[in-house]
This record gives sequence, structure tokens and C-alpha cells, in this order.
Amino acid sequence: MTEREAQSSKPSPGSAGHESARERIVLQAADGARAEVYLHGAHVTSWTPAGADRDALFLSANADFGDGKAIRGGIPVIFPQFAAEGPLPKHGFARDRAWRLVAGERPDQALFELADTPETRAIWNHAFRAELRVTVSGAALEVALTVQNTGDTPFSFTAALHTYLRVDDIARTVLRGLRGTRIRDKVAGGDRVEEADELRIAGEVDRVYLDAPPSLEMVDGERRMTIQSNGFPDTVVWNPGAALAARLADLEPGGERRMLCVEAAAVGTPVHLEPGARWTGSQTLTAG
Ligand SMILES: O=P(O)(O)OC[C@H]1O[C@@H](O)[C@H](O)[C@@H](O)[C@@H]1O
Repeated sequence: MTEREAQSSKPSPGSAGHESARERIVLQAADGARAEVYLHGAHVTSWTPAGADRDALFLSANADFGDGKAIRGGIPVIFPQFAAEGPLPKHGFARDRAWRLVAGERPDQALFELADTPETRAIWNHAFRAELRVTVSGAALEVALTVQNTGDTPFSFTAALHTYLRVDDIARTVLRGLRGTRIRDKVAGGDRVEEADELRIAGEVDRVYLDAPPSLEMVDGERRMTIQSNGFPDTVVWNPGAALAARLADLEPGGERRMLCVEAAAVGTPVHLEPGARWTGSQTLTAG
């Protein structure tokens, strides 16, 4: 059975100090791989691959777990709107709602559900059911988001798995695999094509890579991470850089040097769902 615990009763080392009674689900594979997921946002806050000596996700020590807040770090689920690219609140509402644990039969996998309510209808007037399936196994973490149109009119949405990868030193981190991909650059402005074989992060980076290759590799000193996406056509790369980071109250001081967001995203072309139709996108992280 999936293990349920209230954070306040047994804080994990990665989140010690946060005072909250919010419920989180602990996933544990027989090989030692482990992950934690909060019902708040169906938010993966921790993932330790089998045999690893530390968490592979970044979670800010100043993260706010309060009602209506988005947790800074881990894997926020962005739906039904990416960033401020539309009339809805920034990054939609899925990341700051309570999701429901649907199935907890396996210790290494859990399924969460979010459906429309009068509150979500007031923000986005559509009937939907979203599912997030989280699976840990060996060196891998798989997160799959499914959205179904449960109403009788079509709708469109944008979405992302806003993964905060932990790095030892952003100055020694490179991301490989994006060369030749079209970039929508929110910092420099305009569109261009990525020319670098190895993307290095210096200062604020906020880019949508459109129709990105499904497999990327992040190298952080001696550590490697393969980032595989399926169903999400785009990749967002985000790091706030020092100046913006200093204005983010929930980001620990210097946090921008210890994280890189590599997000599986559907942003360039919104996903369109007819009544009854379903869409699934997933991201698989593999350490080593
Ligand atoms: O601070 P938030 O709401 O979690 O957003 C963080 C960032 O998320 C990224 O995905 C966006 O591209 C950025 O523009 C945004 O600033």
C-alpha cells in the first residue's frame, strides 16, 4: 500500500522545518528508490533514485506550503494555462489545489485526481478530469499527466511539468540536446534557433523551446540526468538568475545556483480536446 503521512508528524530531511499538517504520499520501491508527493498540487517534492546519496530534485528551504500557494521546487503541475500566456492566473490553478489520491495499491506508484469544482469553474468554465500518475523505479521517476474533457463543449489548454532539477553548481551545469530547436526567449525577446550543443546558464534564462527533441541530458559536474518527454512537444528552461531570485521570497538565498528547471510543456500549440477526449503527456527523469 502507498504510505500516507502528515508532514508535521514525520518531516523528511529534505523538508525539515516546514510546519504544516498537509498530507503527503511516500512512494518507495523495493530497490530503495523513493519519492514524496503532496496532495496539495499533486506536487512531487522529493525524489531519491535507488542508490543515490541525495535528492535529485530541488526544494527551496523557504517554500510556502500554505493554502493557495505554489510550492517552490519539486515538480509543480501547470494546468490549464502556462505562465501568463492567457487570461487565467499565472500557471493556472492545478498547482495550488488539493488533489485526491485515487489508487494506492502499489508502494512505488500513486495516482492523483483533480476534477472541476465551482471554484475552478469560476476561473475556467470547463468540465475536466486531470490525473497525475507518479512512479519510482531504480534510477527513474516517471510523472504522467492526463487530462480528459468530461463536459459537452470542446476546450483548449496549455500545461507543463515544471521540474526543478537539483544541481550542485549551476555554473558547472550544461543541458545537451537542444541545438537546432526554435526558441521563444522571454528574457532576450524574440525568436531564434538554439546554436549551442551545450546550453550553459549565466543569469536569468526563461525560454520556451518549441517542438524540442524528446530526450535531453543534463550534466552537473560528475552527475548526469536524462530527461525524456512524451506527448509534451515543448521544453521550457528556466532559471531566475541572481537578481530575480532575490525578489522571490520563497526561494532560499542562492537557490538559483542549486536548481535548473527543465519543463516538459505543451505551450506553443494549445492542446485541444473535444468532449470525452483525453490527452496524456509525461516526463521521465533517469539519474546516472
Ligand atoms: O514564480 P512562478 O509563478 O512559479 O513561475 C516561475 C517561472 O516559471 C517558468 O516556467 C516561466 O517560464 C517563468 O516565466 C516563470 O517566472
